[in-house]
Amino acid sequence: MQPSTQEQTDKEKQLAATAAMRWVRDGMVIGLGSGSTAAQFITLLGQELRDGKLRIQATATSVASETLARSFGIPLLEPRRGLRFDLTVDGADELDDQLRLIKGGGGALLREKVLATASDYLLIIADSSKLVPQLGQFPLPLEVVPFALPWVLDAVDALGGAPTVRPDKQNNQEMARTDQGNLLVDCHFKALADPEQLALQLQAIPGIVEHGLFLGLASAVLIGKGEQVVVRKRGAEPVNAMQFTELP
Ligand SMILES: O=C(CO)[C@H](O)[C@H](O)COP(=O)(O)O
Repeated sequence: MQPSTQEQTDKEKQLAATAAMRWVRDGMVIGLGSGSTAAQFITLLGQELRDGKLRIQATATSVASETLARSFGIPLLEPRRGLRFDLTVDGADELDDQLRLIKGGGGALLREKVLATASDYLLIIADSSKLVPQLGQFPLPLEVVPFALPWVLDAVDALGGAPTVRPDKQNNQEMARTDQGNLLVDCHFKALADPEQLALQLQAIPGIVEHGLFLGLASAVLIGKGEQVVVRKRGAEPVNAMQFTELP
């Protein structure tokens, strides 16, 4: 019997997360991403740590990832000045061949961007459905201060973003809240002709704490495709992850 699309996607996520373990070195300080692919990576990391094969320290990009990391006894570092990450491993909702990303489908975009920016190496792990010719089919998430919501919606509408406020998963009548207590707005641009220009426009709107465009941040992307995992770097041909040697 052929595996379902969901089974295939899950397998590709698992393969990408497994390949990411090649990037991990003993003693590293690691940023832990959010979402189902990042959770697979945290699980593998936790198992190696439990088996005594690895000593690392980490900070998580969401309460959910922190809880998972804690369940394995991964030592967690609180935010502090000067803290940098040797490596952050995170998922993505969409990515293009220039390693531009849309993130925040799980609502953790703010902390994800903070850690990505504080990292010497951002490794993105994803299944093959995430690689697209043009960003924008996946709704672009914004984290928004509640007071500013009406004006943010007006401003995003004026940019053609057809914004919707994300409902809470458990209770559709309520608005979803981020780990910081802010709201999430999803923008339906459909196709992003100029992500860099859009990022500047969104940054100029008061009340948007962060947007889900991650531009120039990813060092490399690991994509599970079928039985393989390929590494993509900006301006380079994709390489099989097992043969890739430019590890951090
Ligand atoms: O940005 C994110 C959460 O804010 C995730 O990385 C993104 O949603 C991908 O999730 P998944 O690995 O479950 O497909």
